[in-house]
Amino acid sequence: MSTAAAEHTLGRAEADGIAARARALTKAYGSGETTVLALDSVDVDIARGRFTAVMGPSGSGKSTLMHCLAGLDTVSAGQVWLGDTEITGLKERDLTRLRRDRIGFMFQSFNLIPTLNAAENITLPMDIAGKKPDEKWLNQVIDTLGLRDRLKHRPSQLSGGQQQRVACARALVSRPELIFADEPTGNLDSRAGLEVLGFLREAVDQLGQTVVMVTHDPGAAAHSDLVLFLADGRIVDRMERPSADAVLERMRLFSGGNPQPPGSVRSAGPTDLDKG
Ligand SMILES: Nc1ncnc2c1ncn2[C@@H]1O[C@H](COP(=O)(O)OP(=O)(O)OP(=O)(O)O)[C@@H](O)[C@H]1O
Repeated sequence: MSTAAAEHTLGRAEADGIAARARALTKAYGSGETTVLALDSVDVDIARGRFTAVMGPSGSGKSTLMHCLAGLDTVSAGQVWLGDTEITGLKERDLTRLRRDRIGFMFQSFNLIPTLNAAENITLPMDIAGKKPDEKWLNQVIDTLGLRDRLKHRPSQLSGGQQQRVACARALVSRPELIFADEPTGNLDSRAGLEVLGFLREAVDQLGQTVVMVTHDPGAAAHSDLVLFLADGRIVDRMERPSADAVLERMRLFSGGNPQPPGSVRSAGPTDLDKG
């Protein structure tokens, strides 16, 4: 795309309320006969202020898509924008800053610092960036997530659900343009998982955040506004206002396997995303 054309697209992206956009996004691992095409010319728009779930069979490219959209991984071809910034081609140092300042991350394994209490974990990314959190927003996030009476606790003194709520608050605290959540309920029992999904929903509905969540669980995907289905590195379908049963039914078409039944929020497998 020419620079002028790219700018035109970007102007529209902003006007359309697109938080992230990929065009002809292709990612290949390896070379020669062992090449794996993890993403095969994917076009996707992530709408601002919405909760998008990404589903698909194991190996379909979900984590790779998230890595490439979040600037955690380089692309083989194609373009990715975060808001009006084209991130493909940015230098690692600029990518690091962009991730720190504009993206929030939640992982299956929480990734909290064990020696810091909840309050310190929540503000850590901003402390590292040398920025002061907006106190009003911080308080709103803490209250929305019900963490007020847990702020002095270390992660080991918190339940799994509470730890993930701290991770959610940490992702929200800088009011990022986009939150990526990779199997955020994967290590939680169903009650705690439902709670975290409810908070992500509230982050979108009440705090105006944008969330993209990778999940294997149709019950978790049912909390989103839109499900994107990946198969063999391509987006093969999408579903607005999903129900768990409808997602499960759709997954059966693509996986040929046994996706988790709705309501089971425990992950089927490990994730390789824990490198943010
Ligand atoms: N670092 C890597 N080196 C080589 N191949 C890779 C690498 N990362 C991913 N792949 C391959 O790319 C394809 C897509 O992987 P990806 O992890 O994105 O799938 P996924 O849908 O997230 O899978 P899962 O649900 O099992 O986490 C798979 O075939 C995988 O084996």
